[in-house]
Amino acid sequence: MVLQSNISNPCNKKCKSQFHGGTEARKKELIHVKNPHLERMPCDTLYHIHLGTEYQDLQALFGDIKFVCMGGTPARMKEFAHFIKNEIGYIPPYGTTLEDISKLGHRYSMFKVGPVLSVSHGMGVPSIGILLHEMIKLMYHAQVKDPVFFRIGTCGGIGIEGGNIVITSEALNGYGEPNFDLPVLGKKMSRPAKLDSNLAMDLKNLTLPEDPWDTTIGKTMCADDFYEGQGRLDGAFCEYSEADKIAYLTKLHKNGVRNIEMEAVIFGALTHHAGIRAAIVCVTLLNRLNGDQINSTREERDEWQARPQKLVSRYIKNQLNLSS
Ligand SMILES: O=P(O)(O)O[C@@H]1C[C@H](O)[C@@H](CO)O1
Ligand SMILES: O=c1cc[nH]c(=O)[nH]1
Repeated sequence: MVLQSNISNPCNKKCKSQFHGGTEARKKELIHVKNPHLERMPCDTLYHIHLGTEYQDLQALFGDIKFVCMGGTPARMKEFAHFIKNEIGYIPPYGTTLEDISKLGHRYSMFKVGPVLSVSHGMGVPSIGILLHEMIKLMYHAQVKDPVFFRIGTCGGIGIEGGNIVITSEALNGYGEPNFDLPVLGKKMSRPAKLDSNLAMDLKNLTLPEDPWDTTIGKTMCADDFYEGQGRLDGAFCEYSEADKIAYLTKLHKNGVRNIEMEAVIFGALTHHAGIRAAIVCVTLLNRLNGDQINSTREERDEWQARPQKLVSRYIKNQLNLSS
C-alpha cells in the first residue's frame, strides 16, 4: 500500500503533520486529546504503531478515516481488513496491497482500508490502553472528524451459549464498578467507562432474523486476568470452590452482566474521555455458567469470530450509504 513507502522514511527532523492545524471552529469538531503538553511538543512519535508527526503527514495519510476497528489478534484484524475491503468495494491504489502499516513497530498490526482502520490490540487493559492513546492521538493529528471506534472481540458469556454476540451497555471493573482506575503519580485516577447506547442499539438492530446467532445488549465485566480474575477453576492456581465461582457469576448475571472479557473498561473510558462514539461487540466462546475450558473446534471459533465483524460491517456499509 502507498502508506508503506512513507512509513519507512528516515527521520528528517521536521514535523510533517500540521501539528496545531485548523481553525478554532474546526478544532472544536475534532478529537479532544485533553493534554496541554502535546501542544507544546514540536513533534509527536506514536512509537508503538510506528508512526509520527516527524515522519509522516498524518492528515494526508489518515484524514479520511471514519471507523477504527480493534480486536485482539493480528490475524483477526488482517482478516477483517480483507473482509471489509470486499464489503465496501475498496480498491487499493494501483500496484499496492493491504500492508501492515505498523509492522516495523513489532507490537500491533494495522491495516487501512479506505475510511476504515483495522488494528490489533493484544490482550488486556495495558496493551489496548497504549494503543488507544496512540490511536486517539493519530485521530487528532490527522484531524479526523467524529470517528467511531469498535472493539470486535471474543468473550465468555454469562448465561449465553457460545457463538452469540454481546454488545456492551456499560463496562465494569473487577470490583463491579463502572470505572477505569489507574494509579497516576501514586494516586488513584478514575474515569467512567461509558459506551454509546444509541450505537449499541443501532448495531443490535442490524442482526437479521436469519443470522445464526442472538445479539444481546448487556453489561460487560472487564477482568485483568483470564483465569482467577474471571473466576475460572482451571488456572495454575485457585483458592476458591466451584460453589464460590457459580455464586459470583450468578451475582454478576443478576446485576445485568452478560459477558466477561479483558479490555472493556479502558476502551469505554478513553473513548468517552476523548468524545469518541464507541461500541464493544464480542462473540461468546462459551457459557461460563457451564464451564471454563474453551474446547470448541478451531473452525467453529473462526466462524464465530467473524460474527461481530459482520455486524460492524453492516453498520459501516449503512453509514457509507452502501447497500447491504
Ligand atoms: O479481542 P480478544 O479476543 O483478544 O478479547 C478477549 C479478551 C482477551 O484479550 C482475550 C483472552 O483470550 O480474548
Ligand atoms: O472466557 C473468555 C473468553 C474469551 N475472552 C475472555 O477474556 N474470556
